[in-house]
Amino acid sequence: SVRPSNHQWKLSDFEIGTPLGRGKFGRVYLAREKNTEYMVALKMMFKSELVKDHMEHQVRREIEIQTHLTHPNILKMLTYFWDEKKIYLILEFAQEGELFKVLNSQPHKRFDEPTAAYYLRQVADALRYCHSQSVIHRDIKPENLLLFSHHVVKLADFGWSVHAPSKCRNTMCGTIDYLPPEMVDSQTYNEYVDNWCLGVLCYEFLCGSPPFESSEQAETFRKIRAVMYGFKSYMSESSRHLISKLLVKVPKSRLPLTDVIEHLWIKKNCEIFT
Ligand SMILES: O=C(O)Cn1ncc2ncnc(NCCc3cnc(NC(=O)Nc4cccc(Cl)c4)s3)c21
Repeated sequence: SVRPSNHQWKLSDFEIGTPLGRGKFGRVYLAREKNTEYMVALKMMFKSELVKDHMEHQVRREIEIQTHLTHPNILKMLTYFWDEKKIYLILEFAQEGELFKVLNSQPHKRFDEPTAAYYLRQVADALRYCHSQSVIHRDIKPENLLLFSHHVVKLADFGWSVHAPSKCRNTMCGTIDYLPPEMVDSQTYNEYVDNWCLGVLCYEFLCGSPPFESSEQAETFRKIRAVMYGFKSYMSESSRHLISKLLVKVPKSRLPLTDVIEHLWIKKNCEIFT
């Protein structure tokens, strides 16, 4: 039986299943909607924790952004609701889980060039759509990419996304490896931060670790500011070219997303998937 579209969703509409993952602010469970038996991912977060870290406005913005984005490579937020203690996000369920785990389970913790290119093209397409809606994701990294069957990748967790342009307000939690120079120096930035992150992501897909990774945080920031990194011997010429056009200090000089998707390395490596 189909529910009316104005149905007020509540937790009892779902059967909660196995835990899928745990983040800083809450846990994610597999869940099944009772009427349709549709499988979803249910993320629950304690309001008290969000308020304590002043994140409630971010969740509100994420919900506003995510419920208005529709793209085959963006994880759909199906609905959301809350009760006295918690906020619940009902998300599309990614049956192959976090790309981060798949990357780390590879033999040398890295993808071959065709796989890396196929994933990167999908992320670039999702970002191109976000930017067309004036949304900057700001937190592109393997942990925020979810895998579906047939190597379909979707961008998730818009908890850090903002409407462009924006002032760097929040201290970033999690990895600093993906921060672009303009955010390291906490200047204003625009959607080109995502182009930089795409370069870092491409490097990590191909090498198994990000380009500026260092044991000390200060050293990582120094390398990012200086755009100081090296290529591994096994990286193809065309992959080095693409990365070198994204890891550029001047934001507006970074390769536009349309040119990423048309780049020789992407074209050459994706034709086996099309
Ligand atoms: O990835 C996993 O751990 C496990 N996993 N496995 C399969 C699977 N299928 C779907 N979703 C999963 N995980 C949830 C991904 C998210 C999407 N959107 C989010 N938004 C968010 O967390 N917002 C948010 C939270 C706290 C504060 C603030 Cl400011 C914002 S999390 C899945």
